[in-house]
Amino acid sequence: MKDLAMHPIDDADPQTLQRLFEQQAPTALALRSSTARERVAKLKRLRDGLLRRREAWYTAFAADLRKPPLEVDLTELLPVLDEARHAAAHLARWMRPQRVWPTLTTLGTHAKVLYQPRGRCLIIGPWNYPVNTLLGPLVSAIAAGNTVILKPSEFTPHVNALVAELVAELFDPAEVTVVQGGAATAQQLLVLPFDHVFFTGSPAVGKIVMGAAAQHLTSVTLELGGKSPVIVDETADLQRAAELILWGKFTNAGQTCVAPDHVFVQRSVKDRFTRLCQELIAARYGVTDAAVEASPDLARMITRRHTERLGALIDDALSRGATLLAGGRHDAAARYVAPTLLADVPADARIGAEEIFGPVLPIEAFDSIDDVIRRINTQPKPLALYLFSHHRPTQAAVTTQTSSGGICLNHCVQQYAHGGLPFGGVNHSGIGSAHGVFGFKAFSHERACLASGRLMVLSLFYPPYTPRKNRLSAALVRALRWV
Ligand SMILES: NC(=O)c1ccc[n+]([C@@H]2O[C@H](COP(=O)([O-])OP(=O)(O)OC[C@H]3O[C@@H](n4cnc5c(N)ncnc54)[C@H](O)[C@@H]3O)[C@@H](O)[C@H]2O)c1
Repeated sequence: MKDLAMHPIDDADPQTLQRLFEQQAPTALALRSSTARERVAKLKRLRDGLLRRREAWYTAFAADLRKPPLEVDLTELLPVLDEARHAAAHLARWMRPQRVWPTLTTLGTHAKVLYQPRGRCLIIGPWNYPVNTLLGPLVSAIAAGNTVILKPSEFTPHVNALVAELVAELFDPAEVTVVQGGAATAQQLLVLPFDHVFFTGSPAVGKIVMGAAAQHLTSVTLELGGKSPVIVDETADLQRAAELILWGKFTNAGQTCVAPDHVFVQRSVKDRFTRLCQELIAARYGVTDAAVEASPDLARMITRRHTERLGALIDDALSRGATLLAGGRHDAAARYVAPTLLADVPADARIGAEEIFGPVLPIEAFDSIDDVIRRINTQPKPLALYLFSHHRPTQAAVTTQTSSGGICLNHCVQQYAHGGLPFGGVNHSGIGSAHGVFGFKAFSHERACLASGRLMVLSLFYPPYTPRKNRLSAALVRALRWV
């Protein structure tokens, strides 16, 4: 395979982008009247195209992230296939106009909510799950009847080449097309008056995207990141907690938006929990440093620069007095960071302030759950919060007194996979939701449609405003106070 990483893709020129955008206008109009059957047929073609390339995905992911094939299946292909299956099964119902009952002041009218395509949409993706985060939203956009320009991250050239080939095979560019390039291309695209922008990436770039979209008052869905905390108390099943947390942390080498960022563990069980984590790393990846590095089951960091950033975070924490419980090795040239456990990380270490986004897990002991809740509430609202506890009052306190995009009780990361749940952040971790009907709605305009009925209550209040009409309106106001 040609080393695409050595041949970075040039940013697309503004005239080409403008042409692609304009080319999609007539299709966007035509798609307004597309049927559920037509959209489902497209989703099935997308599913088949994805599956036909199964081996090619493995090769491309090996080149970009050295990602194990099982992780490609589990975290890239399955989520998109499931999203497509779910949408295909429910689309006819989602598209149906929703009748709504009249309220007191609208008695006599007939009302419904229409789900109309937003129109021309832009989907910008990150590098960490380049199929899942691009084609997952594409499923929702197609289900809702839109045209789409997809802009993948510049850091996954091998996967992007396959995505572009797949899209070119299945769609006319006037309906769906892929534009490759980096930040400059994304910014050129954002100059165009899209009807909706769906962005997945960092909070810093999310702000740029939202600022650009504001110029056209374009609606946005922002799927961002953050430091998702984990709490483990002494009532938890520690073995299960350690198994799930480490799976969430080390899959894709920790480069996962909903990965557990750091752990608060109750002091009484801290030693047992850390011992279980150490044993699990040895059992899953190898006992010696060399065995772990040789493990085929650990993905690599995306670039040398990202590896250096993470290595610097580990070294900074250790130089300030953190304790190394496992791993710690990093090699920028090999884009390798060992699965690492840290304890006693001082408050001023940089790792406490940035989204870690790599296979490094700081573990901190706590004495009072109220303190942990207070700590979490001083930070920006995270994308996910994980609580391992069988103590009902603790579950209730953490659920009601904190905020995050999603929360898992005695589980980890799988909230992402549930098509019946909204997936998204809150404030700093994102705006809007993806997946299932929530993704369909993100790419739809909920249009209010009201029709008059035979009874016309409003006609009782036309001018001139006689004393009788004033009495009637006063009676209505009084009635609304009590109903
Ligand atoms: N919430 C989610 O579903 C989700 C999923 C995956 C990743 N993430 C988050 O994404 C981040 C990692 O991905 P990343 O490093 O690719 O994110 P990023 O924000 O750097 O890049 C995302 C996309 O934005 C483009 N971009 C970069 N700089 C830009 C700029 N100045 N102007 C316009 N566009 C620009 C990139 O080319 C890329 O396509 C993490 O914060 C992670 O938590 C979130």
